[in-house]
Amino acid sequence: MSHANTYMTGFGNEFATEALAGTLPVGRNSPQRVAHGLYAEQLTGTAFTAPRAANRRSWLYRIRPAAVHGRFEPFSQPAFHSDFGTGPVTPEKLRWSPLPLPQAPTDFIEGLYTMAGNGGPVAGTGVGIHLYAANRDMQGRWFCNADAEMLFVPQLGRLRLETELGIVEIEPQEIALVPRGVRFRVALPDGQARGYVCENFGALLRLPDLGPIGSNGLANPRDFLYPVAAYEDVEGEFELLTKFQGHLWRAPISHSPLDVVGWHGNYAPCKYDLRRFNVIGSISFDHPDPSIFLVLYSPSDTPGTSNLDFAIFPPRILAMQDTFRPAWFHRNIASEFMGLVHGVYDAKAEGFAPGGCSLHNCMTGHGPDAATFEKASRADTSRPDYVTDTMAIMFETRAVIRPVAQALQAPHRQTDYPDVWMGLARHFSGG
Ligand SMILES: O=C(O)Cc1cc(O)ccc1O
Ligand SMILES: [Fe+2]
Repeated sequence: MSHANTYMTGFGNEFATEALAGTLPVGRNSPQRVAHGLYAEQLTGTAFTAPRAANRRSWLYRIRPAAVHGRFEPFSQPAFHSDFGTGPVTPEKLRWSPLPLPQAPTDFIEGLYTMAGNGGPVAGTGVGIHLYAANRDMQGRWFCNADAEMLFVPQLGRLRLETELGIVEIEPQEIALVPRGVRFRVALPDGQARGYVCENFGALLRLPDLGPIGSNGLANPRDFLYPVAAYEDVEGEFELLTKFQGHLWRAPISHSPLDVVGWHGNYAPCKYDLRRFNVIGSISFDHPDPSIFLVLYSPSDTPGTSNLDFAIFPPRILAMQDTFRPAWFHRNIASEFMGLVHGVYDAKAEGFAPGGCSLHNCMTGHGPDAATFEKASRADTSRPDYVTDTMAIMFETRAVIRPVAQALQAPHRQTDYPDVWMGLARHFSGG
């Protein structure tokens, strides 16, 4: 497999790429015999008859079809699952310190740790929210998620995603999307890695409409990068891990499934550098809703109400006058799972560390902690604030985000978190 990181640009574009000249058939998809003795295989990510603007599929030209592997048997990785339960769920405000890095050798799949989620692969809506902490490359194994598209948000160390459609390498402050069904292997160029993964069981993530913002702004389509075709022609005793309906399965495979010599289509992995996000904000007064920070969203059946919103809080200049500039106190219909990739989040003075996370569910009161409130209500708003060195992220969903038992019982949970608001003093001077 080539080691060059070469990318094509443009969110959801129709790409055509071949690692060996003459691989792609011209003007057709499945000729009687494919060039170089390859097999043609279609991979669909939406229904055959999905409207054209939403329709996603790619054609893969490969050494062996994806069907060629041994029998599936259950594979145990109990920390990574989609069982979000049906019992009571606490409305409590929750926060966790970073997931400790592993001591024992742990690859990406072994290092996945489910925190929370809703819906699931049966319902075909909702999300699975996971952390990962790993310290070695996946060796002799590949992974495929039949349940969900995966959004990778590294916080520590680079991830090299070697996929059927090519190589995507990301570092902290970049993200990657791997579509449902694409087989891949995760290598760790820095020897260790930690971050967040959001599985999207619903409609594929897409760029938001911009409304009155106009034709540019937020995440611009041309900043999404897609890999060129790269293949490996390797035989041996390997394994193919698959997540199917919430559980992991393992099948022996005697060749690398990364054997796609060329592909064309619009269903492919991609990456995006969050530092390219064009931040829009208020230049008069008031703190706008965080929908202005939306990078990608997965629509639900109700227009304007997402299955998943992926938002970020990047460096920005706050110029609003006579305004409480950080996030206001609020209770939302949506549920919010936050992470911190870099620096400090401006609504929390301390305790929200890079690699940590928080969960504020539907109608749970939250907002700036007491220290942030005291500082921001006294700040001089005649001058701009330069919010620098920061990158918080949020997975926001329509359905309540249900923390799983291991997350509630985790040693890195900050059980005293709700106390950050208990210092908010009474200031009422009337009556
Ligand atoms: O809770 C949070 O920190 C996220 C958030 C930020 C913001 O600016 C407005 C609302 C909101 O939920
Ligand atoms: Fe919030």
